[in-house]
Amino acid sequence: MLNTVIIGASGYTGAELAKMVSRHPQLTLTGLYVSATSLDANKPLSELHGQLKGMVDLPLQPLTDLKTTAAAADIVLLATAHEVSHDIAAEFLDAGCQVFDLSGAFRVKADGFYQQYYGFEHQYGQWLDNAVYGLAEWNQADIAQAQLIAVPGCYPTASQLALKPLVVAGLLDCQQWPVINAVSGVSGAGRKASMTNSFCEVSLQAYGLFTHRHQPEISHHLNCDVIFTPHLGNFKRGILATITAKLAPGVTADDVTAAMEAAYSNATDQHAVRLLNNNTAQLDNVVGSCFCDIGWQVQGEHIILTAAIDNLLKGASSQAMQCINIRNGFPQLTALV
Ligand SMILES: NC(=O)C1=CN([C@@H]2O[C@H](COP(=O)(O)OP(=O)(O)OC[C@H]3O[C@@H](n4cnc5c(N)ncnc54)[C@H](OP(=O)(O)O)[C@@H]3O)[C@@H](O)[C@H]2O)C=CC1
Ligand SMILES: CC(=O)N[C@@H](CCC(=O)OP(=O)(O)O)C(=O)O
Repeated sequence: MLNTVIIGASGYTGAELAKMVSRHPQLTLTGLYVSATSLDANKPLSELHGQLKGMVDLPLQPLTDLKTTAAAADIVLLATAHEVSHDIAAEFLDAGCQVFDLSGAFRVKADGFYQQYYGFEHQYGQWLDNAVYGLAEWNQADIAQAQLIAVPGCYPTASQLALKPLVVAGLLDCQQWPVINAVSGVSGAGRKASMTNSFCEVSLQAYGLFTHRHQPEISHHLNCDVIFTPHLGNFKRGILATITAKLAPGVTADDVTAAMEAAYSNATDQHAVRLLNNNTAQLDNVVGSCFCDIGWQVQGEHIILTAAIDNLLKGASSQAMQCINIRNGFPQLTALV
């Protein structure tokens, strides 16, 4: 059994992780942590997240002594803000723990990236170099060897799972940047109260035009520039990405289907992608599940793809759990289906 702790356990992704770890046959949930000054310290997690009552009643502990916490852990899940993950990951890594970071702190190795998109200078270049990007369906071999896994963002997961089979097979004309429009539920912004996420303020709208940090994350890992526009929707969970792209000369609908099938065979015990072919993806079919549904249609030289995920699951926590499973040689969807 592997002792597993969750830092940031009272948040939306942390609570989902707690549920998964508690039902995983090879993991023991040994600690749930919040910040040293958290108002929620010492409360049972289930007092904050009522659906966990009787499932995860462990108390939330203030994270006051990183060394002691690290010494007792085999696996550490960081469900914390980017800056927090950036500051604390090294302590756990130096203690030999496997670290799965849900934040953006270790996702992109590019000069000036963290200053420009996250507002801080990265201080842990060596760990950044060693980090493996945890897009589970595409990076299995590296994830299986890594000590630090940077779990992708929610929009980048939906976008890349749809586009990557086509880019890798050379089926896209990448001179014409794919255009990704994606709508996220409000839980994508985390649990902390803020005016933009308050019930009466949320209205379907685009945000972050040309400036969202997920645009360079997608382009970097896809190896193809994209136009990415996120939207905030007035619903709780889920991301629907609608992607328009130009196919390379001579590419047919059959070529696209073959590339999708080559990337994602239908054995969903091996991965969490479900192919819908000509049907369109919809949120109701993925919210609450670990799956990414992908549909597409080709007309002439253009393709429109739709991809749907639960932002808190395939977009964060269940993808982290897939990475834990890959890293430790467990069936990939253990504790997820
Ligand atoms: N929500 C989503 O859909 C997705 C989120 N992510 C990323 O995952 C991470 C977590 O997101 P989410 O669950 O939404 O965030 P939340 O805001 O819901 O939760 C953040 C958690 O971190 C805790 N925390 C804050 N400061 C510290 C600290 N110094 N030490 C320890 N714990 C701390 C908070 O508790 P307290 O403040 O009481 O200490 C809380 O438990 C973020 O980096 C986010 O960008 C990635 C993909 C999707
Ligand atoms: C609706 C909403 O606000 N969504 C978040 C993305 C959440 C996510 O994917 O988190 P990472 O920042 O860890 O990648 C945003 O746009 O900032």
